[in-house]
Amino acid sequence: MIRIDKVTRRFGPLEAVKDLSLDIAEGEIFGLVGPDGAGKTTTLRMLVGLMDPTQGSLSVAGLDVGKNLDAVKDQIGYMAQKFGLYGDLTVEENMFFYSDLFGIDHAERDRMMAEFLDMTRMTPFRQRPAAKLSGGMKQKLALMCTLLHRPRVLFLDEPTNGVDPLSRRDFWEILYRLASEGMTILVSTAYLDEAERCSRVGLMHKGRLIRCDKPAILKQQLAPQCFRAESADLRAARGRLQNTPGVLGAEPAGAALHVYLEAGTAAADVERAAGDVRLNPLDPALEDVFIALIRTEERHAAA
Ligand SMILES: Nc1ncnc2c1ncn2[C@@H]1O[C@H](COP(=O)(O)OP(=O)(O)OP(=O)(O)O)[C@@H](O)[C@H]1O
Repeated sequence: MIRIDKVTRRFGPLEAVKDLSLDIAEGEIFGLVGPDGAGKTTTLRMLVGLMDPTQGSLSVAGLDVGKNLDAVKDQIGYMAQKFGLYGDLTVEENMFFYSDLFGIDHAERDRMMAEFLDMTRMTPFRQRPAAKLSGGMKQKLALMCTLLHRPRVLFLDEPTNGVDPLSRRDFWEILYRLASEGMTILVSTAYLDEAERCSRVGLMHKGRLIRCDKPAILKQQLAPQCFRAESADLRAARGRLQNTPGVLGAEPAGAALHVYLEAGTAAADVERAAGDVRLNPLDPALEDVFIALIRTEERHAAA
């Protein structure tokens, strides 16, 4: 449903997206993650036709975005980071506005509005001005407006940024439901707990896709490099570990210290070199995986 073929996007000398290729199947929830400036928004903007690639091609629902933009627009919904809601209009007035924009007839509009308001549990708030909604409700309203023309493919740019954890969970329940009905969803997120919920995750760093797989596989691949440190003095051990060859990073994780080793580095060698520290194998979260992968990239770039 989504195909990105060797796409590069430059802004002057900056390569915001570098030689990116990606295929996403119908019904997938694909998560694009990466630090600020990694190129996620630029990728989404090219997919929805707001920006042309410098090189390469993109297609959505089998249609080339560069050649068939109008037809592509009929198939997609795009929820940008700053989606345009009208604060002084109520929930339903915002929905009226967007359905008029899409040219949806009123009977169909009313049917869909009832369905979406029910799905998002927003029916009690339909008369509330958008400006008076909580962050999570605003995002649900933006999603409903995006869904009004029944897109087959949904592009969401950090849709839950700044939203509280319960509302984020609520929002994701809606995404699951949409995907189970066959919608294809590409979502960028800074929250790695959300990335865990995706069918596949792509990690972007400085414009490049450095890994792309199912969360469980990424964790399995990186597990041999991830450890939890034990020491009489964790803080001092962290300082020593950071200067030990083969260590990519030693990062606090709550009260614990997580240590990431270069591929092929033996934990016993690091324990010996750092002194007064024991490295226990860690069942990594995606966050551990991504720290390890990004530190590896940074090492390669510095070398
Ligand atoms: N219109 C533009 N003109 C110049 N540089 C741009 C433009 N848009 C993006 N960039 C640059 O391209 C790089 C990638 O930006 P992009 O917004 O795609 O990253 P991102 O991963 O979405 O990060 P964020 O979460 O902060 O939006 C950044 O260095 C950014 O400054």
